Amino acid sequence: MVEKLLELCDIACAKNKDENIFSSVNFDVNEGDIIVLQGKSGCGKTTLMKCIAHLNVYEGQILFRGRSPKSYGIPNYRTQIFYVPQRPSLLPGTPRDFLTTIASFQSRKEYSKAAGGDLIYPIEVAEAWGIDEELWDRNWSNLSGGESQRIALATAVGLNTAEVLLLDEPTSALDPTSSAQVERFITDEMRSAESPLKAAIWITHSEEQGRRVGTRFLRISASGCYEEPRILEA
Ligand SMILES: Nc1ncnc2c1ncn2[C@@H]1O[C@H](COP(=O)(O)OP(=O)(O)OP(=O)(O)O)[C@@H](O)[C@H]1O
Repeated sequence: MVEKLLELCDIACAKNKDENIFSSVNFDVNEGDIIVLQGKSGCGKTTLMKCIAHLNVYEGQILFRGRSPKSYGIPNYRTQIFYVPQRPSLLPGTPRDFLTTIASFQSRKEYSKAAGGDLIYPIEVAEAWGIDEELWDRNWSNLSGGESQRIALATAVGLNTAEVLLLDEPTSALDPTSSAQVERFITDEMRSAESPLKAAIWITHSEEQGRRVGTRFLRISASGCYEEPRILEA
């Protein structure tokens, strides 16, 4: 039986005290789903991702495996429902600081494993995507958009804790070859029995990419979210 990972029940997010960005958002994320989230610019795709990652205030209920994010402890929840921001270059410090901080949010057992060597894997993943190790010690603000996107993605997949990736235009700064490498890596990880990764929600403005990676297509607007049979023009 296909496992239900996330349930979004009646999610609403306010823009200000009089206006919602969206309301009545209801959908489930199941094992094997790569959900392409569509909608016109400014309709709230990033905001919805941040609600799911518990980075934004929202109304309604989000459950992960039938339990609230708070019941996991929010930092631990965020290592399992991992948000990869559109512009990692806005993060403070260096990628290595980011990696160490996120690893410290894992459970004690997993963290000691990570401290014993698993922090190397994200660096190896990034290396396969053309990122030299010395870039991990540069400030995010001194990396190119494409370098910081690849490093944030390598952290998300390389720590081996995420069950659901929330990918906010993850390849928008990459050339077609690097984008294809990233797409292939993520779809392969989802198929691998060794990887914890089971599903992704993926924002892309590229219809071609949506068609290549998507298994389901959701369109969001102010009044809610509905499933499309296929990707549609923005
Ligand atoms: N912190 C904030 N405070 C107030 N309004 C915000 C905030 N963040 C985003 N908004 C507004 O919420 C709306 C949704 O923004 P969001 O970034 O989620 O849209 P989007 O669909 O991801 O857009 P795009 O496709 O252009 O990236 C926009 O009108 C935006 O201006």
